[in-house]
Amino acid sequence: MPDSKTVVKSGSEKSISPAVIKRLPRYYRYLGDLLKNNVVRISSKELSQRMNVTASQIRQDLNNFGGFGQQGYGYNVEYLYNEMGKILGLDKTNNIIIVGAGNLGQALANNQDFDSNGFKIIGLFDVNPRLIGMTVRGVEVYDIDMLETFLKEHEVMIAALTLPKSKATKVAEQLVDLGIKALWNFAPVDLHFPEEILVENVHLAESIMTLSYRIHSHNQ
Ligand SMILES: NC(=O)c1ccc[n+]([C@@H]2O[C@H](COP(=O)([O-])OP(=O)(O)OC[C@H]3O[C@@H](n4cnc5c(N)ncnc54)[C@H](O)[C@@H]3O)[C@@H](O)[C@H]2O)c1
Repeated sequence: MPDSKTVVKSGSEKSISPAVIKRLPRYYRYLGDLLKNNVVRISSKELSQRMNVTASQIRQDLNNFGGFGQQGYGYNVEYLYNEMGKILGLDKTNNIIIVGAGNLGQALANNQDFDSNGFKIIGLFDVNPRLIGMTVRGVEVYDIDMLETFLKEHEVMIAALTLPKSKATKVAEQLVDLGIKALWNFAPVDLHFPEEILVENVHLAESIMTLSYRIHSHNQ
């Protein structure tokens, strides 16, 4: 996993810091909302006020990808939204599988927002015979033993790990052996792979602990 100082290469071989990359989805969300509200153009100052970041941060962030703004005009919202979508790879369909079809796996599969962003959940996998064969929003739960065959037949970009902590590392290794390059890890475990394997951890418990820290440090 890159740390906050590591730089990664964009498609154009330019180094983009992970901190910038982390901010891009938020730009994309704001631009999407502006577009829905029929806003045609916006200055970096207006955008910065809405987003509560500095205008210079927005300009710097976007300059990493070529700028997009015009002096005296600001940003064309639709153009910037589409370009941001391309940068985030959302103009392509990203097939996802979910491994672990329990509470969280099913909740992810039920989330319609993924579809609109080009993410397509094409299969869930589990070991529990009671879950195998059922469908979640039209997507089938397969026996984990079907994983290898499934991955040979489908192009899968991302595997979400929503299975018990004790099983996550072994299953992640199996997925990587089968060619998966990106893991969206929800299990409370650190996965260690060579850097070409991309791991994005989502840990709600850590987020609420941070909030707890902030509540209590304010009260001291
Ligand atoms: N990251 C977060 O914010 C967050 C939030 C909630 C839960 N979690 C974690 O997500 C995981 C799932 O939580 P849950 O509440 O959905 O649990 P759950 O028990 O409802 O679901 C886990 C599923 O994994 C399946 N499973 C077990 N071994 C497997 C294997 N080898 N291959 C495939 N499937 C297997 C089980 O049969 C079960 O259906 C846990 O590790 C939990 O700690 C993370």
